[in-house]
Amino acid sequence: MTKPKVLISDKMDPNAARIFEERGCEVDVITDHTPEQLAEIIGQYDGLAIRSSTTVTKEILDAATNLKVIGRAGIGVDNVDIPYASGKGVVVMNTPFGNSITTAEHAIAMIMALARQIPAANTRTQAGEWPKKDFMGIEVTGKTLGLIGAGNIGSIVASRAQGLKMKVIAYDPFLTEERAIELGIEKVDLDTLLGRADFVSLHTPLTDQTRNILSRERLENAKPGIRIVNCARGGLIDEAALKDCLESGQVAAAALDVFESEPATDNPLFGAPNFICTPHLGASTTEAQVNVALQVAEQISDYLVNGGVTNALNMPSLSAEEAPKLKPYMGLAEALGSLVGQLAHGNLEKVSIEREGAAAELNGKPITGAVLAGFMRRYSDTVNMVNAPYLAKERGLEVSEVRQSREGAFNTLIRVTVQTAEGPRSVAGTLFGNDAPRLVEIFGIGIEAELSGHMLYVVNDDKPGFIGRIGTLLGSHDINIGTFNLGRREAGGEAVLLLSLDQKIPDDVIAQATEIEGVKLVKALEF
Ligand SMILES: NC(=O)C1=CN([C@@H]2O[C@H](COP(=O)(O)OP(=O)(O)OC[C@H]3O[C@@H](n4cnc5c(N)ncnc54)[C@H](O)[C@@H]3O)[C@@H](O)[C@H]2O)C=CC1
Ligand SMILES: O=C(O)C(=O)COP(=O)(O)O
Repeated sequence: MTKPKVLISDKMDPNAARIFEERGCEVDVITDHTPEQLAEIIGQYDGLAIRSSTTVTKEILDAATNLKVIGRAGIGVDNVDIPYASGKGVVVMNTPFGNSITTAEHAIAMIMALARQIPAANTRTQAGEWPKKDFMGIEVTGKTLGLIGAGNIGSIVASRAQGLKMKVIAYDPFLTEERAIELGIEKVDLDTLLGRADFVSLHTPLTDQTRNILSRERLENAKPGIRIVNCARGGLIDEAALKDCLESGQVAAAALDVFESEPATDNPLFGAPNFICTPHLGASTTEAQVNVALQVAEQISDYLVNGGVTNALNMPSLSAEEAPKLKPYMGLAEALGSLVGQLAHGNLEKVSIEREGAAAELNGKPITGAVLAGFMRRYSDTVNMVNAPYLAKERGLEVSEVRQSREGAFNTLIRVTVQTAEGPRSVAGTLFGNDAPRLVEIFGIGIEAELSGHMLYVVNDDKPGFIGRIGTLLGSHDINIGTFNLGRREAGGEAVLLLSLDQKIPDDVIAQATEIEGVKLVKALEF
């Protein structure tokens, strides 16, 4: 088997390359590239490991014809066009905890640097000025710290700030009262926060809702003399307004680690009074970089080698332990979804996925994803488990999941039902010997068949002589039959025939099969 190929396109701890190699991937490290150069080479890679310097745009994704996974060695993924990657079936992962302590510590360092004006004092002291009388700091003890965003990093900042005897308040619409109590912080709205805080520290992702959250109006109406720290993302603050507010003294001081445009080599804030900055160093400690490099390499190689999914932003998780157990189920689920998608006609608006017996105890999300991947193939042949739920949503397909712990005739079963104009239609399958997927029911008729390769589906009246006639027809066209599976509603009633063939059946042979007496439907299927 050829090894999956991974590109590390940003500077990363060497442990990442080592882990990729140990886990069976080929790896290239190319950190110095333009977007055009990246677009030129990305087509050869199955995986891409990035930090914040690589921007994964639509153009890059269009050129990434083999790409299956993007792993962000860090937290923020605003440099990846996730909706477009999802549409292309590319999993996007991050490492949500590896650098959070480090980044929180940077925010605390910024608070202290602002309180005591350390950078300016350092520069002038080393210039030989001894400017003791020019620097009068403030204590942080007893001051109020307002956190905008109290997730992983915000809550670590809260605990460190409490250690410094600061009072912590937070604005975070998703923070529950219980969690706020647990963190010992007061939950407030944004205007209250800006009216009460002595220091504000931002810890939200950059989204449409948070962009420009510290707008000109909010900065101008905040508590006079407020101090602002941003170790989250550029774009959260109106930089031009911050400059004006620093000049007027409305904002006493500001410390930014991140900028609207990076690398920030020429920013309007440079030189503003009481302004300090670092070049996006929030995550830059040895510890954090080892953490995120190891994690991202483990996650990407797990996905490429075993199908395990961890910390994906556009796909349900599937642990490396679960992946082998779920693998045959995913094969079964995808085949059932594909079967029902190929057979049911008309406008299908609802699909229901039932798991019975042992299947009911499994992680259902990947199974649903696999059913949808099979089913959505009726609309697009570039569909996979990542993009199927998005395509289904786009088409307004209603998806429901049902679990039935009790065993029926089979100790494990997946049933997929679609609502058609003629009523519900379902197919069901099980695993033989825990790993061999088998179809066991098709539209109410019991059958036993493997779903693979080229197949022919025939609905006919259960009459003697029919099987001979269809066999003769296929033989006369030199089409070899691999397996032959029969099922019927009752003796003499409606019967189904499912054949696996060694080659694709030509349309004219299908037309001739349709002419055979008693035949109601003939359809070629592909798995
Ligand atoms: N400077 C640096 O090097 C680093 C920067 N970061 C940035 O820090 C951000 C936060 O990281 P984590 O705390 O790990 O993320 P997180 O997801 O744990 O926390 C983010 C918090 O923001 C809150 N939030 C979302 N929308 C909001 C809104 N409209 N208003 C207020 N709060 C809102 C969420 O409810 C959540 O609690 C990342 O998204 C990343 O952009 C992360 C690591 C390093
Ligand atoms: O993890 C994050 O969100 C960061 O911003 C860290 O960025 P970096 O990996 O240092 O380019």
